[in-house]
Amino acid sequence: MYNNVTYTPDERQLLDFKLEHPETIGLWTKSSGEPTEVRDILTINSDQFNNQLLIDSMMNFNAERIPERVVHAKNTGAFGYFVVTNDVSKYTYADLFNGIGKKTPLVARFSPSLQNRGGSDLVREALGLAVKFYTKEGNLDLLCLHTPIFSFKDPLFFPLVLHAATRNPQTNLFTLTSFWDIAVQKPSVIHVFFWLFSDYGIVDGYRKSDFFPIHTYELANKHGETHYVRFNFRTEQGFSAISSAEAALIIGRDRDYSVRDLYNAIERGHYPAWRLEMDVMTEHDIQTVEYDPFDVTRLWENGTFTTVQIGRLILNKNVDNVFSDIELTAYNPSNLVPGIPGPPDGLFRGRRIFYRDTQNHRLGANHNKILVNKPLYAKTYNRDGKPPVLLNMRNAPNYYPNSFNGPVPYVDEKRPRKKLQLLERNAVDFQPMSDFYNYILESEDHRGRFIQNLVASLEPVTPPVIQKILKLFYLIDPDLHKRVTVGLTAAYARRAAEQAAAQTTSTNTPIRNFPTTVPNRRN
Ligand code: HEM
Repeated sequence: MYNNVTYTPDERQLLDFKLEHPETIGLWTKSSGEPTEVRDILTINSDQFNNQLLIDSMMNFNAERIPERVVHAKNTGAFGYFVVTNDVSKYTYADLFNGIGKKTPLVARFSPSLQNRGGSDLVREALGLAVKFYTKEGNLDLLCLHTPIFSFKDPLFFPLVLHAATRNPQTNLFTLTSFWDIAVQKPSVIHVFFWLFSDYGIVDGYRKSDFFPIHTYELANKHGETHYVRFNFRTEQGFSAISSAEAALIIGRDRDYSVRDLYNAIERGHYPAWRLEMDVMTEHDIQTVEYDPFDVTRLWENGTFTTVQIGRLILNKNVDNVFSDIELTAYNPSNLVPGIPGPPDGLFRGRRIFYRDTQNHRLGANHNKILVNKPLYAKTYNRDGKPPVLLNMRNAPNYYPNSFNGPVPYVDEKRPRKKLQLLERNAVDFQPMSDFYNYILESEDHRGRFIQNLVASLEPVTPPVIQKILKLFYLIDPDLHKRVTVGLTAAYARRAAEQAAAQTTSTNTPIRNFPTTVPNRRN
C-alpha cells in the first residue's frame, strides 16, 4: 500500500535509520552503563524508588534543557566546507583564504533573531547565519544578518533595543508599540526596519537569502599592508522572498518551513551554496571617502570600492544531532585568525566581550571544549571549571612563563603595527533611509508593498509613538509620510467599521462542552 509513495527526507529520517541498521544498535543501558533488565521497564505495582532505570530516565529528562540564547534562539544548521576560488593574497594572508582550491570544514547555523526556540521562521525580522570555519590557525567565526546594515552603533543599546523588540514583561507578547517606540527614540533603527518591511524582509527559506557580517573588517597581507572590507555571502540559489500573506498561510501549517527546507534540500543532495565576496577599500580610500565607511547603520556608496570574490561556502551534510551539533555551538565574532585583525568600530569592540560572557552563562566557561566548538588545535594555560574539560592539558605546566616547555607564543612579522583609531559620530543621518526609499526600493510596485507592510505594522501602535514616527517619516521623505498617513487613515476607518459591526452582532455562545463522562452501560 505504501510502496509507490515518496516520503520527504524529514519524515523518512527514522525509517532511513532503520534501513541503515537492520539489527538493533545494541543493548539499552542506564547512563552508568549498567544493562537494562527487561523487568525494570515497567514500574507499575513495583517499588519505584528501587528502579534505577526510572530514576535515571526521569532525572535526565528533567535536566534536558539549557538556557536558550537571549537572541537567535531558534535553531537549524548544517556542516559544510569553504573552498577558495580566487587569489586574494594581496588583501589577506589568512591561511583559509589562500590557495585556490583549498577547502576548510565548517558548521553553519541559521536563526531568526527574535523568535524563541519554538517560534516561526517566516517572520519579518533579521535572520542570522553564523559560520564557524575550522582553520589550521584557529576557528574563524563570521556572524551575519540578512540585512546588510545594523540598527545602531553603540553596544550599550543592544539590551535596551532588544527589550523593546522582544516580549513585553506583563503581556508576554511582542508589542508593536514598543517596537516602533524604540525606532522613534533611536532613529538609526528605522533603516533596518525599512529593509525588513520591504521585499527583502521575509525570505523563502534560509537557502534563498544573502547574508552579511556588516562590520568593516580590517585585513592584512603578508607585507603588513591593510585593506578594509565588507564581506557578503551571496546565495547561489537565487534570492527569493515571500509576502506577509503567503508567510501567514505557510505558518498556519508549518512553523518550521525554513528548517524543513534546508534539511530536505541537503538530504536530497541539493547542497545550498553561497559565494563569499568582499567589497574592498584601500587604507587610503577608507580615510578619505566622504561618508563614514565604518558606520554599521549605512551601506557603502557605489563607486567607492571594488568587489572581489574569495570563494564558495557549501553545506553538504545535515547534522546527526541538533542539540550537540547546533544548540551547543558558540559563535563569537571575536574568534578571528591571523591576517584578519577584524573590525575596529565600537560596536564590534562591545561584541568582543558579550558573546564570550553569554556563552559562559549558557554553556559554561569551557564551551570551546565542546566537540562542535573545538578548534583543530588548541593549547592554552586555561584549566579546570565545569565540564567538559577533555584532558585538561593533562600534566603540562599550567603557568606562563615557565622553564618546562609549556606552550609558547610565536612571532608574526606580518601583523600590522598600526591600529586605526576611529572617532564615531552619534548624530542621526536620515540620508540612508531616504536613499532606501528612493533607490533601494527600485520600483513603484515594490514601494507600494513596502508602504502596505509599514501600515499593517503601524496600525496597532498607540499614541504618542504613532505621531512621532509619522514626524520622522516626514523628515525622511514627505512622500513616504503622505502615503503612510493615507494608508493608516484607511486602516483606522476599516477598524472602526469592523468594531461597530461587531457590536451589533450577537455574541457567540458555546454550543457544547468537552465531554468528561461516558454512558454508564451497566444500567
Ligand atoms: C552590540 C551588538 C550586539 C550584541 C550585544 C549581540 C549579542 C548577541 C548575543 C548575546 C547572542 C547570543 C549568543 C549565544 O548565546 O551564543 C547573539 C547571537 C547572534 N548575533 Fe549578535 N549581537 C550584536 C550585534 C550583532 C551584529 C551586528 C550581528 C551581525 C552582523 C549579529 C549577529 C548575530 C548572530 C548571527 C547570532 C546567532 C549566533 C548563533 O547562531 O549562535 N549580532 N548576539
